[in-house]
Amino acid sequence: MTQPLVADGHRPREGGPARAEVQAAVGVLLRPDGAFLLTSRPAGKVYAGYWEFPGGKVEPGESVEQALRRELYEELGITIAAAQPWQVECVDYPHALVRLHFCKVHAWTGELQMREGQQCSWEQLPVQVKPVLPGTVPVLAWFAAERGFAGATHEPPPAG
Ligand SMILES: Nc1nc2c([nH]c(=O)n2[C@H]2C[C@H](O)[C@@H](COP(=O)(O)OP(=O)(O)OP(=O)(O)O)O2)c(=O)[nH]1
Repeated sequence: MTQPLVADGHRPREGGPARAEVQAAVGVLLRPDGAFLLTSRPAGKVYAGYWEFPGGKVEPGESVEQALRRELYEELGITIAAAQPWQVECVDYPHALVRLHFCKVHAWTGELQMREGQQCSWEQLPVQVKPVLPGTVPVLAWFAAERGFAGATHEPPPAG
């Protein structure tokens, strides 16, 4: 199994009790011109103000697709059509060990509404908004590989 991505220089404890994994369903909304939707994390959440793909935790008894459908309706007021499973990534944060299930979404109904006071931006590579959440950075690399994009995908956070 591949090792989790370790966020922010956090040192995972070795030999300690295994941490339970939090499952998250994440939507990569795509427009026909290839632009993808990023949203900022609302105040009050960990990494508030960081940019990510919309989504959230899978609740007990939900499938990834059900969780994604619920989260995108709650956060953005849209009803998605099909969710296409794309990539799975595990990220070890100081606050949690998170398994992210990224799904591509090409069609939805409803106007985008920022129901949690977040901001949104349709982006292309390189991404203009910052800072980008550590667990979101690999997605930009997958886009770069798919699209033959060379160069920095986003602005790295300042050192220190
Ligand atoms: N939505 C989303 N979460 C991400 C991404 N990358 C990444 O590492 N994460 C992490 C951050 C969180 O630890 C976890 C998702 O949880 P969340 O805090 O957004 O979940 P939620 O909306 O259910 O929040 P909550 O209020 O119930 O805590 O996944 C991403 O691109 N999108």
